Amino acid sequence: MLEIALRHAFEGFMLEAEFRAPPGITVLFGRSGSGKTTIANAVAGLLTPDRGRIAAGDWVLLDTVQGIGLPPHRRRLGYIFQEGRLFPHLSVRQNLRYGAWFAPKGTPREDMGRVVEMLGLGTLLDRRPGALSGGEKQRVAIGRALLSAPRLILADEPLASLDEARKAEILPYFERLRDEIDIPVLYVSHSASEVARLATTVVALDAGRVTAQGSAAAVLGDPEVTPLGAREAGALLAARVVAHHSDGLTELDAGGHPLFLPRLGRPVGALVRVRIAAHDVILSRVAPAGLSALNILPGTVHSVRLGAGPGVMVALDTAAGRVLARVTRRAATRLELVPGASAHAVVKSVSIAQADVGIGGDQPGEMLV
Ligand SMILES: Nc1ncnc2c1ncn2[C@@H]1O[C@H](COP(=O)(O)OP(=O)(O)OP(=O)(O)O)[C@@H](O)[C@H]1O
Repeated sequence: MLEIALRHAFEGFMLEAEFRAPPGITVLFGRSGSGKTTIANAVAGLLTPDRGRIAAGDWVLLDTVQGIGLPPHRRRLGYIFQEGRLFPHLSVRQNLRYGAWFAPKGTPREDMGRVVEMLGLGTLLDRRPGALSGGEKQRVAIGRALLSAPRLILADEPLASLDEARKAEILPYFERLRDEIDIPVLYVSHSASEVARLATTVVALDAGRVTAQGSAAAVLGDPEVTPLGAREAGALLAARVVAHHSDGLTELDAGGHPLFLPRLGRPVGALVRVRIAAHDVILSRVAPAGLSALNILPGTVHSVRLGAGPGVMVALDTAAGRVLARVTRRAATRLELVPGASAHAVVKSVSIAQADVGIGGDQPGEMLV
């Protein structure tokens, strides 16, 4: 478990953040200027904070009270940057070996063959970075980071420079990194889809402070925590693939309720996590009939959060998990949506983007703050 406590003042900005990163991918999630890069730089050793401690068990990278501050090259971090930063004059194989070269002698490290297989790099080994697509470069960057025998991987907006198609191509590799490799990953992002797909733990940041931390389902399902604003809010449901139907839809079981989505490339029985954007949810007090929308989840209103404008965020607890719905204040009043009221969430199948469906169940977990 990585434990981080930092305090640092820039002119006009104060970072005061404390959080824990358990195994898996911990996403630092917040809008531009919230302090994500400042934290990443402190972990990397590129910034010495006014006060702070960064440690994983007895391995201490920084402790300003004790006067400990390891230089960047001794921190045993694997980096994955936005632009890959591969060596252009080296082949993919040599770039990967370069990572291994930095691994301290005698430390257990990932096997090159396994990393090449996991990241699908077998056919690319003799190419130079100039002959790789953006997504392929990022796969090599992941491999190079893994092969340096890091104790922590730091991924700073690794998908930010890729278009949607390349992002879709690379996300499954980060899912494998999360599920198959036992190295914690600190991942900086301001993309709700990436958080929904990848995060084991979310640390939500706002103006230099941690506003929430906990499992992805717990943080994304909290109507009080909308790091990117209510427009981008969306809850995460855990579901299992039940069937692929001949009309192009995949049927999921979400807490005993069927959910229909455009066809998913996951086998029957697989656990998936599905992000339902709050603005794609309609609420009805009575069980709707005669609607074209296929997904209807009955539940109980947990809370209604008023926004500054005409919108309100309604949190509905269903058997499938917490669903957030963004509706107008007028609708909330007219429907008498108050805590405890029963309501049905209606979601169009086609509104659930493939990019918002990831592998791995994420049971509604606890908030740590
Ligand atoms: N070297 C510096 N000197 C002064 N102020 C700084 C410095 N670095 C960052 N800041 C300020 O600290 C705040 C947090 O910046 P930071 O880069 O950590 O945010 P971020 O969440 O990573 O944003 P983005 O998503 O845009 O990269 C900003 O207000 C920024 O202007």
